[in-house]
Amino acid sequence: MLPTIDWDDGEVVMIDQRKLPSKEVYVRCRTAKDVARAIRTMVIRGAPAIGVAAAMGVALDTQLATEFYRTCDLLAATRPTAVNLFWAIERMKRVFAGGMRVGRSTAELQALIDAEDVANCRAIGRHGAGVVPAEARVLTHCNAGALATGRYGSALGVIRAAVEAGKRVAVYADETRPFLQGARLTAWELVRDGIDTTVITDGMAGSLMRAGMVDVVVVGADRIAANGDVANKIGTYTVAVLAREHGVPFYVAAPLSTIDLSTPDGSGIPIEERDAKEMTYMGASQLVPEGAAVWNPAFDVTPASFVAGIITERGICRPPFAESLKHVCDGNQ
Ligand SMILES: CSC[C@@H](O)[C@@H](O)C(=O)COP(=O)(O)O
Repeated sequence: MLPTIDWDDGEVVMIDQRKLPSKEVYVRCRTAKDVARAIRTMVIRGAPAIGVAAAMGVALDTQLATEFYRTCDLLAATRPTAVNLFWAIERMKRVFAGGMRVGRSTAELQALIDAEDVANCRAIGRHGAGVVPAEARVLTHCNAGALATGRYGSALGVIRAAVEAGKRVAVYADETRPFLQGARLTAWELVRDGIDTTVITDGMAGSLMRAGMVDVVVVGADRIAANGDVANKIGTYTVAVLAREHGVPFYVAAPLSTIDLSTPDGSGIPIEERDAKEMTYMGASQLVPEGAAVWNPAFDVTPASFVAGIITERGICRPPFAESLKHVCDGNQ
């Protein structure tokens, strides 16, 4: 399993996901401010990983109790869509409000969140492997892998578990414009694991499905509303519509910390808009002429009606999601 983020000598160390796959370099964070910058600039990304990073950021600065809430606000302001960020910060706040000693107990809770994330992804994998046929071509979008979680991955956890169960799995990874999480990160992870991987541009998914070359779609999520609407990386909705048109089941794999029962449906999910430069430049090369306007939402919402199932650590939720999500969040299997 990949070490996406870890402690080293009292500092938080994370692999720099902006540099993969060409360079494997690590960023060291000494303060919560460093962690906040790392989240904002996508050194670390992916909903569960952002949550783990935020928890570590809080734990870094908690020697100073007076700074606690300011640190939480700083980290909460980094990225608006992934609800795992706010979930992790709220957990840290509860520990603090409970009067436990700040430095030690928040550090312990952070370790717990990290360990839970790995266990949850393994459980998601176990439940999700059942939706992958014995010989399967799986399409995924963005990166919901080890890099996006503590270590094992949600959507890629399903793929890993299917492979570990002896299934013959070939993966199509959408390149995922503009940050290229699929081409750079998903392909990097899967190739390292020896899993058959083919990268396609986002615009190729339709032709691939029409040619009958996709058996199942599995993606991750940044926030799932109470009715089962799913916010995930921009382009996910397009994949879901294509999957529906071609009769391909579309699954979402996510831990319970991604489910937001306080948001009734997808219209209430805040969608982050990122810097136009992510689209207009590729490194130093300008791709879009000056004067052209750019719209760069980082996420879209896939209506629940397109989703065959939501794979969680407690099992697979099926429609109607308003009932099944509540049921699973209430602690029922
Ligand atoms: C297990 S990660 C699930 C999602 O966070 C992932 O699919 C995604 O959309 C990540 O977006 P990113 O902008 O790279 O943070």
